[in-house]
Amino acid sequence: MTLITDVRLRRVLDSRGNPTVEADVLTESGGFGRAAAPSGASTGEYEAVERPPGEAIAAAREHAVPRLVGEAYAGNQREVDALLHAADGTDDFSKLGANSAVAISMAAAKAGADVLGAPLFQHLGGTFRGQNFPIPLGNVVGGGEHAADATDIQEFLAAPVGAPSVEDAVFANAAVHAAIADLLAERDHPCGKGDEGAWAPSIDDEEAFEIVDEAVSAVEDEVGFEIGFGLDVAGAELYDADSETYEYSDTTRDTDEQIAYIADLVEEYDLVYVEDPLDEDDYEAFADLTDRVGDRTLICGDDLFVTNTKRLREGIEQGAANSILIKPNQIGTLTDAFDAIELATANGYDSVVSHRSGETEDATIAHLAVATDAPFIKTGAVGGERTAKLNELIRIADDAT
Ligand SMILES: O=C(O)[C@@H](CO)OP(=O)(O)O
Ligand SMILES: [Mg+2]
Repeated sequence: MTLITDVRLRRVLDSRGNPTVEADVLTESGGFGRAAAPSGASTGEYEAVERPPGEAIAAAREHAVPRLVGEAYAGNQREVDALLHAADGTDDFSKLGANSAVAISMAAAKAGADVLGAPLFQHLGGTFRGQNFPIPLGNVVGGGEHAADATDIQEFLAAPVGAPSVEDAVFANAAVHAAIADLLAERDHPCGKGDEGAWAPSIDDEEAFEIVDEAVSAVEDEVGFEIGFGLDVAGAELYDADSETYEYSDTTRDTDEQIAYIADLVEEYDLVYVEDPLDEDDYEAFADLTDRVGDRTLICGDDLFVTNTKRLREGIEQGAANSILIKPNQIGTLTDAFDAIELATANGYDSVVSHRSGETEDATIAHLAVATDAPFIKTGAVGGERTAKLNELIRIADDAT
């Protein structure tokens, strides 16, 4: 029933206005799945390779589509993804492009679910999934690679850890985003938004901490449940390998100072989450920081692990971080993303399923998070390509997908 009869690929727009790859997978019994690849700006050095969409589409048409059509079953995700790897033949998808691979992988999963008549999360995770929902981490203020002339720290993330439901959590993050607009206006910092919809004021990190802290407390009082906040430092973007220092607009920190700075921030603001506080090559510094504050907060590896089980294994051995960011396009297939989550869970690492700064309306990651019982999802707070995932979570909770 799920035998793949056609794979169609095209260029569509992403949220930055850049082209990206969209795939349709059709099956023998009329099953249909469509998915599109997201795209990063602060990409990790060890990510699978994204090729220019036109080239990635041509490569996939030549090498992958013939292996799938009439040969593979959309309902068998491991088989589809193994064929994508075989068609590529490299260890980083540099021949097909991870953008073509991930679009086909996710579209096949949707086609498989369509034939079964099951919601995607259930096809991927089984019938016992759909009871637990991830806590959404919502980007409310940011800069780094996502906005010019804004904060050094890439993302300040609202984290409604005490929300009674995913719907309450999603609305709480939007309320924090709105409260921050008011505080910025009061302080005379009118500003636009960065790539992920977060406010991108021209202020220093210290002032951003004050504002986010105030907004989170105000909304917490309003809604009556606990809201914390966290960061994506995107440390690799601040790190200068020649001088071995972290370069901020107003100061420079060596690795020990960076560790101490982050540990102080965790203490001062009771941060519930800190992603990529250090450079992507520095497992040792990650282990040191995790040792200091890992009992109180999540230290998450994004550029450090790039959703790659080999790099995660190294981190587990060294005690580097205690959670992993999961981005299917960093590794190229849903199977690889699943394997990373399973390895993380088996070793007590929390998974945070994540969007990219360049996104589409595709909501696969909402289903992936529910299917794997991931405790967190990071997918923005506002903006159509972000709310596509947040609203899908609300629909899943309402049994309406
Ligand atoms: O660093 C990150 O975590 C992501 C998403 O927020 O950004 P990008 O997609 O630009 O890598
Ligand atoms: Mg990151």
